[in-house]
Amino acid sequence: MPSQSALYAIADIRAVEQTCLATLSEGTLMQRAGKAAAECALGLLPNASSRVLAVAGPGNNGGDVIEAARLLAEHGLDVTLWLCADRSSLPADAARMLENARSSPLNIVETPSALPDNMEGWNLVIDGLFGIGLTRPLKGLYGTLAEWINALSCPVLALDVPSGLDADTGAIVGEDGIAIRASHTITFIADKPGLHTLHGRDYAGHVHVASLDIDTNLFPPACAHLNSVSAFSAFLKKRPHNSHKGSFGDVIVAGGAPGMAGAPILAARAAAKCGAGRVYAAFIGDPPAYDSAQPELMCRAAPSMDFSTGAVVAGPGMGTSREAHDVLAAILHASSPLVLDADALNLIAAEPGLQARLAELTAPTVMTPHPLEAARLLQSSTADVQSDRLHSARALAQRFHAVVILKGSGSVIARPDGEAAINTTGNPALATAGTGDVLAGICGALLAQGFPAWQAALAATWLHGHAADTLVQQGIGPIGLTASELIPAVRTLLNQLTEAHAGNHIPH
Ligand SMILES: NC(=O)C1=CN([C@@H]2O[C@H](COP(=O)(O)OP(=O)(O)OC[C@H]3O[C@@H](n4cnc5c(N)ncnc54)[C@H](O)[C@@H]3O)[C@@H](O)[C@H]2O)[C@@H](O)CC1
Ligand SMILES: Nc1ncnc2c1ncn2[C@@H]1O[C@H](COP(=O)(O)OP(=O)(O)O)[C@@H](O)[C@H]1O
Ligand SMILES: [K+]
Repeated sequence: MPSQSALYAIADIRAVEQTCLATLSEGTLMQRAGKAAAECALGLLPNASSRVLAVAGPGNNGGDVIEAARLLAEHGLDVTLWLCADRSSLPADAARMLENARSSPLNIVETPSALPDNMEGWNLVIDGLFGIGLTRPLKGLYGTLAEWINALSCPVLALDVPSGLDADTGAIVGEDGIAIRASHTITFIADKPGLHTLHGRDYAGHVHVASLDIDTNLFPPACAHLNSVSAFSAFLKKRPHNSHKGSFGDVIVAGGAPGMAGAPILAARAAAKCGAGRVYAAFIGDPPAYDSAQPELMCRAAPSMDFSTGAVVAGPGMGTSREAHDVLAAILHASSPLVLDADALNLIAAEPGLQARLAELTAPTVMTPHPLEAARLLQSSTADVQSDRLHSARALAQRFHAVVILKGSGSVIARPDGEAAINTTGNPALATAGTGDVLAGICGALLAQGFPAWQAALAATWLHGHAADTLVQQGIGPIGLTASELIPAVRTLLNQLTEAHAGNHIPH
């Protein structure tokens, strides 16, 4: 089996499946999928007399659920199978599973014409309507069924993919389409990107991977990975006693047009609390004398700054004035490790000269667009960006020769060679003004401390999301979490991770 964090596109899963089907006896993979699903379902059920509703569609996803339902019924559970398909046109493997189920205690209802009024009484629904073979939106009976299932209060286990969700992109198929909202998904052969980004996290719930005992050698390289601590932990370093503020780098945050001074302050505070040795906040407008909540920050006027002395975070609250443009041009010419956020991205999107300079940079560079900023950079629309977030992040990384964090639920981190990761931490508490500034500040602090761009982006995204998850567990959010509150939580987490993962290596 490929690593747990590997993600595969539908086309690759199909290729693996075809190779296996050619060598295994008929129905073997489906039996394995059904067995894994039944075991997963048992773990979600309260007791041995639980009532389970299984819904089967017209393809092999239906075959998986028929087999799972049979096994659960034979295990003594009260299982009803709604076969929402014409039995005579089921694919061969699924038809075989249905035939096997005939002699089991499974209660089979063929093509239910109406849904029962009573919605209660089920302990679990298993969704086997559609998997990776979905080609169009759920309509008619399938659409009604999805709506009905989504209104139930019991757990819902999706097989392979929640029906209606695109496993490659996390989009709901069709403009006015619907998908089944599962609390759990057991996905077969390997994990899929669409379960973790855009609508994926809302619709797939907890994702389990059942590899179906497929030979690892049959897998091509993964199309992306889930972000994890192991991807960046090599750069977490314990601090030597013999160190000083110069050992951990400077961060210069440039932004803060009149009326927007808070954004660079948030980024600068985050940079300071994530370990940068010295932090400057450089303002397009008049700089405040100092930050009274964090007087360690040095507040300066941006036009007079030397940007070559540290890692630079450009953009928070920067505005798009002529002054902002000139400061950004100076930053791009300083060739420092760089984080480009917010208005720095908007300025770059609007000016080919800045784009050309950015493409020439060789210092580590991270861009942190949200979907609208990404759309401006790609000269497309937010809807286009979101329709395939992996593709959009890769396209940006290639075009601008930078590591890109495409923000949002399931942030996508991509680098110019096409490598990509999807972040699994974070939650809607982060959907509040200023959290993006904090992310940029964390990234800047890690660059200043010697992280390469890729690992800085992975670590910053992971820490930012995990801090929000921890705060929500403590009741500080999701409602009302503020960006400022995120900063000390990220610091605690960074110290804990460093303690747990750093070796005794002494950095120079
Ligand atoms: N072939 C096998 O042996 C295996 C298949 N597996 C399962 O098979 C699934 C893929 O099977 P299929 O390729 O049959 O695909 P699906 O079962 O996802 O569905 C495809 C069928 O649904 C129809 N269809 C697609 N969208 C529709 C819509 N919106 N409304 C109505 N009909 C629609 C298609 O015309 C086709 O008949 C995987 O997701 C997985 O669950 C796994 O069991 C692994 C082994
Ligand atoms: N629903 C969500 N789930 C997970 N992360 C989210 C969610 N909404 C926002 N975020 C994260 O919060 C941050 C918001 O950044 P951004 O949109 O730039 O806000 P701002 O510019 O106001 O600081 C990003 O890191 C984004 O990924
Ligand atoms: K399904």
